[in-house]
Amino acid sequence: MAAHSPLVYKFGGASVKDAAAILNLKHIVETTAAGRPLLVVVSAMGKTTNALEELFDLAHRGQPYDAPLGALHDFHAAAAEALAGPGAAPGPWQQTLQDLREQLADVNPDHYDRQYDQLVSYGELLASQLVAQALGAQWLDCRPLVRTDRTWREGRVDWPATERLVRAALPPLLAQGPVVTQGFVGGTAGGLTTTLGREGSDYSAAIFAYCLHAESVTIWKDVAGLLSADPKIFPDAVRYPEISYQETIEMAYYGASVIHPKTLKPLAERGIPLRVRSFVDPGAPGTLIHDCQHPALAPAFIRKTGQCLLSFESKDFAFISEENLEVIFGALAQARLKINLMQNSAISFSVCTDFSERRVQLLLGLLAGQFRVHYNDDLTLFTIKNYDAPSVARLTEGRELLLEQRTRSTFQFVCR
Ligand SMILES: Nc1ncnc2c1ncn2[C@@H]1O[C@H](COP(=O)(O)OP(=O)(O)O)[C@@H](O)[C@H]1O
Ligand SMILES: N[C@@H](CC(=O)OP(=O)(O)O)C(=O)O
Repeated sequence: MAAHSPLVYKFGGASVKDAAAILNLKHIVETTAAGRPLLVVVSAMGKTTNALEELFDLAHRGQPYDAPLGALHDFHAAAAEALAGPGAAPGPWQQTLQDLREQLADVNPDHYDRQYDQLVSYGELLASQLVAQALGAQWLDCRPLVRTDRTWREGRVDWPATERLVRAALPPLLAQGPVVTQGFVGGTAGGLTTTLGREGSDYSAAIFAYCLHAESVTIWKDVAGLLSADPKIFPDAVRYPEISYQETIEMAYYGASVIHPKTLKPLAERGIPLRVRSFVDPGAPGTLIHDCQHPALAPAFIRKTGQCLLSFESKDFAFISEENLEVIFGALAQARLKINLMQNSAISFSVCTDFSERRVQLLLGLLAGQFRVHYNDDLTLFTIKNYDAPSVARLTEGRELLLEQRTRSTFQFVCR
């Protein structure tokens, strides 16, 4: 690895949730990356993306939104004032908020997803401006660099274009000092903003790291590292000191929300290590994710809520055939419903997906002519990786299992 390969640090919503958190970020940068070329990728402050989703939804429905917009302004103003002191010169975030105000006023009833991206991306713009100012670092608008197609709300990255653009723009800036940019956000060739999917800032960090051949990526979290489960649900979760890309990809895919599932592939492709470290205890070792062999890990528990179990039966009681499956998969793709688990019997096919009322209704419309479709929502999908008898007993006890599946290493079930 070349001595001048940059480090990429990603700070999520919790690590930039207010002025004190941003000062803690500054301390981490100054004590752990001094003198190193450093790209800082930040998410929106705290729950700002949720607030922007609600704001956009109100504007799209033609409802008043002055109060939540005022709250968003006051929240960022309070952080800016605490960082810069009262009476400080206006920061660039104020113009950004004015731009948001104008764009909200222009929202029209068409093209929900496209307009969503133009508006909901403001959280990262605002946060990155405050963080750049606090660090005295360069601010970079990532939208002209992270090139995606026009798949709104889940932009697909154009890797060759992004690599070319990032490699042309970033190294001269990094040579001058730290650079702060946005996670979660990209842009089309035509200059429109896209987003990469909720919680997609980890993925942004990986995109930049891939393009820059970074030395490593560190994602700073409110937990000690990658644990065997979400400690908020399983307080006895243990930290994995070291884990392979493959194990981590599977955990993220099954729903371990600590890492966005798309993050690992670009890093694994270029052999770039990913560290998960605690912004509460920056000196602690955290977790190192890289290309390694390790002994069997403690069973990992993963819970994915908001699930929907759909079952399809052909109306003429015909067996579920390849032709039927082709139609069902085509409709699922068209409705943009992702399959988390699937199973078939002779005349019925079941899939577990993330629930979205709008998408499920679209699916029903597409398939109602050919299939009898039933669904249950408000379900939970549990996965145990590296399961054993005690871990299965612990999780299944007292639960009504609607669907269950196991491979040699993974046990999954859907329940109410
Ligand atoms: N296996 C796991 N290991 C560690 N944390 C986990 C795991 N699964 C879920 N989490 C949750 O992920 C949270 C951190 O991720 P997230 O909230 O997305 O961070 P941020 O938005 O600040 O980047 C933790 O607070 C924890 O509750
Ligand atoms: N702010 C975006 C993107 C993101 O990744 O956030 P976080 O790093 O806080 O999960 C979201 O909430 O979806």
